[in-house]
Amino acid sequence: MAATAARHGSFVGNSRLLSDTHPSTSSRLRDCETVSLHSKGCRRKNVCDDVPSSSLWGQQLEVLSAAQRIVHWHRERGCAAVPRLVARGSQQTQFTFPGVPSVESEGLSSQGRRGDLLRCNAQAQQVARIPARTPDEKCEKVPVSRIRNFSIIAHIDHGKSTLADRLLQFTGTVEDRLMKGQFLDNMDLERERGITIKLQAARMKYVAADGETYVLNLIDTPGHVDFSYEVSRSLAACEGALLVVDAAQGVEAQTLANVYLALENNLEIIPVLNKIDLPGADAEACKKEIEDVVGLDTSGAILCSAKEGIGIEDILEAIVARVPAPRDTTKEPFRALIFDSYYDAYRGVIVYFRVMDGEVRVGDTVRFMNSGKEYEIDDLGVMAPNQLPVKALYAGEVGFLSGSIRAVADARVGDTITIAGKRAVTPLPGYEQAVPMVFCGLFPVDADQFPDLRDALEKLQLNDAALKFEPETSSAMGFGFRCGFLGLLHMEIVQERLEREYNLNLIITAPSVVYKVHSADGSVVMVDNPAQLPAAEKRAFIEEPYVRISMITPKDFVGPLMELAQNRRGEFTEMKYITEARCELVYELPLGEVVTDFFDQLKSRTKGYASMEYHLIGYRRNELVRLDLNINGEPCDPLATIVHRDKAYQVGRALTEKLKELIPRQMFKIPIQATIGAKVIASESIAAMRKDVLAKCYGGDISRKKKLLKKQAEGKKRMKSLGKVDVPQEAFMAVLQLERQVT
Ligand SMILES: Nc1nc2c(ncn2[C@@H]2O[C@H](COP(=O)(O)OP(=O)(O)OP(=O)(O)O)[C@@H](O)[C@H]2O)c(=O)[nH]1
Repeated sequence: MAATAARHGSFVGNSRLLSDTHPSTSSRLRDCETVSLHSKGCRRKNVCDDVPSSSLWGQQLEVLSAAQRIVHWHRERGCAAVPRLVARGSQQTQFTFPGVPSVESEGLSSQGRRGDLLRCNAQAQQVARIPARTPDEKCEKVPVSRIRNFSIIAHIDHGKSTLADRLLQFTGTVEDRLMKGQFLDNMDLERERGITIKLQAARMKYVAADGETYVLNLIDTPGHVDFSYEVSRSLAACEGALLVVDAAQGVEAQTLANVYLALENNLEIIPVLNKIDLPGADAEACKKEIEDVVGLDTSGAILCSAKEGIGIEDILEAIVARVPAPRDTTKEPFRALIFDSYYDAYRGVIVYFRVMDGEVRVGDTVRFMNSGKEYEIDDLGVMAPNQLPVKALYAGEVGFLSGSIRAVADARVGDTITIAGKRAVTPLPGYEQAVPMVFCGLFPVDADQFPDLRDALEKLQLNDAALKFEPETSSAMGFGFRCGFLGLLHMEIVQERLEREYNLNLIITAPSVVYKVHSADGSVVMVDNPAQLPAAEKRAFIEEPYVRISMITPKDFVGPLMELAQNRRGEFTEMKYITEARCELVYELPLGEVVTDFFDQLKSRTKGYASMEYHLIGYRRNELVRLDLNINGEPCDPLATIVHRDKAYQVGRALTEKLKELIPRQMFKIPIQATIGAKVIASESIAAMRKDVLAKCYGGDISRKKKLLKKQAEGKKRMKSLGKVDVPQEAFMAVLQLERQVT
C-alpha cells in the first residue's frame, strides 16, 4: 500500500494549502512516480477551457500554478527525473516521474489528509526551499540562438506588470520572499498610482521543455497613451511581443495602437488572454474580437491568469518557440542602441542599451556617435532584474554601462554606441523624436531655485526622452521653463517627479497646444505660449492641431460620448460595432479640447468602461482668440490663454469670478477684466476696504461730509496708482486649475 501510495500520491484538500506546499511537494515528488494534485470540489470541467462558474475555479488555478512551478524547479536544476505534467483534469492534475525508483514518501497518502499536508509543509521549510540562483549562474554566456528579447504590450491595466511579476517568479529571477506586486514598477509614483510610467528591462534564465537554457530579456512597457513613446523605444530593442488582452474586457483602444507599433517594428506577436480567473472572462469572445478587430491569428493564443500564475509556463514556451532569436553578428564591429538612461548621483549617467552587433567589455573605450564623446567603461552588466555586473556583453543582449559620464547630454536615448578608434560604422537609425503635444510653463516658487530646476530638468530628460524644455521669462512669475509633454498625465507626472525627486516647489501654468499663426505678411510662426501670440492686427488667421480620436465603448454609452465629443467641437467620422455589445466611435477634434479633462469626462460618463486613443492628423483653421486677464489694469501674462471665440465669454466670466473670490481685498478698488485685444468681455471688481470717515459727523453741514469723502477718494486714487496687487499663490493655482478645466 505504502509503495503504491508513493508511486501514486495524491493531495486532496484546501487548495491554498496545496499551493503553499509546493516546495514540499517538489522534495516529495522526486520520490514518486505519479502524483496527482487535487482541488477538492472544483466544479470546472477543464481548467483552461471556459469561463469559471465558482470561486473554486481560483483554487484549481492555484493548484495548477504550484504544479507547473514544481516541474520547472526540477527541470532547471537538472534533476535526473524531470516530472512531466500528464493530465490536467477537472479535479486533479497528474505528473509522472520517469525512471525514478519508488520509495515510500511520508506525508503523501492516497486519501490525503489535512494534517499530512501541514506536516509536509513544515518539513519543506527546512528541506526544500527553492534557492535563489547565484549571480554567476544568472549571467553565464549563452549562444545568440538561445536569446529571446521581448516586450509586453497591452492596454492600460490589462495586467502587463503582473504578468512580468509572474515570469520573474516562475523563472526564479526574483526570490519569492523578495517578490512584491508590480516588482518592476520601482518608482514610488508608479506604485502609488498603480500604473507603469517607465519601461523596465529584466533578464531571466529559463530552462525550456527542450532541456536547453535560454536567456529571456523582458521589457515591461507602460499602457497609458501618454507614454506610448516608451513603448515604441522598447519595441525597437526586441524581436517579439506578448500582446496581453484582458479576457473580461476584450480589445481596447490602446491594444490596437500598441499592436500597430509592434507590427511597424516587424515583431512576432503572441496574443495572451489574461485574467481568465475572473468570472466575467470570455476567452472565446475575446479571441474572436482580436481576430476581427486586430487581425491577428489567435489559434496560438495563450490563456493565462497573471494573478493566479496560470499559463505562465505556456507563455515562456511560446516565447522560446515563436520569438525569433537575434541575428548572430558577434563578429561584426560593436554597435549598440541606447533605449533608456538615468542619472545616478554617484556613478554619473547609466546607459541601458541593446547590443546590435559585436561585443563590448569592461575597460573598452566607447564612443557615443551623436555627441562624439568617448568614455571608458567602468561598469557593465545586465538587469537581473537588479543590476548585476558582467565582464562582456554580446550581440543580441540587453544590458547597462556606466563610465563616469557626468554630462547628461553626452549619452542621449537613441544614440549609437561604438568602440572608439575602431573601424567606422554607420549609426543605427535611432528613434523618431518624440513630438510634444502639450506645453506649459514651469516656474519655481522660490526664484533662487531656478538653477536647481534647470539641473533637475536636464537629469529628468535623460530618463524621460519625451520631455522638452527651454527657458522662459514672465513678468509675473520671473524665470522658469516652457516645457513640452506628450499629454496631461505626462505633465502631471513630470511635475510630481520634479517636486519629489529634486525637492522643488513649482508653479505650473495652464497647458496649451502648439498653434500655427499665419501673419498678414504671409509668414508662419509656431506658438506654444499664449503670451507670445502676435497682436490681432498682425495676424491673418490661426490654425490649431487636430486629432483623430477613437473611443471604444459599450453601446449603452454611445449617447453620452457623442455629446461629449460634440461639446468639444468634434466632427463625427464613423461608428462601427466591434461586437454586438461594444462599438468604436471615431471623431476628429481639436487637440486643445482633448488635452484638458477629456479623458476624465470619458471615464466618468461611461462608468470607466470606455477607452480612447488619439493621433495627430494635422492643422485646421479656426476662430481662435487670445484671452487676457488684467488685474488692476496690469495684464497677467501667465493667465493668458488661447480659446475658441465661441467659448471666450464663458471662460472669461468663470475666470474673473474666480479671481474675485480669491484675491484678498485691498485698501483700494481692484478691477479684474477679461479682454480680447482692447475689448473687455467680462469684468468684476473687488471693493476697497474703507474706513468710515463720516463716523464722527453727527448731523452738520453736508459740505463737511463731502469734503471728507473727497479727501478719502483722492487718497484711494493715489494708493491705487502706487498700489501693486499681490495675487496669492493659492489664488494663482486655483485659477490655473480652473483654466485647465474650462478652456
Ligand atoms: N483577476 C485578475 N486580476 C489581474 C490579473 N492580472 C492583473 N490583474 C489586476 O489588474 C490590475 C492591473 O494590473 P497591472 O499589472 O498593473 O496592469 P498593467 O497593464 O501593467 O497596467 P499599466 O502598467 O498601468 O498599463 C491589478 O489590480 C492586478 O492585480 C489576473 O490575471 N486576474
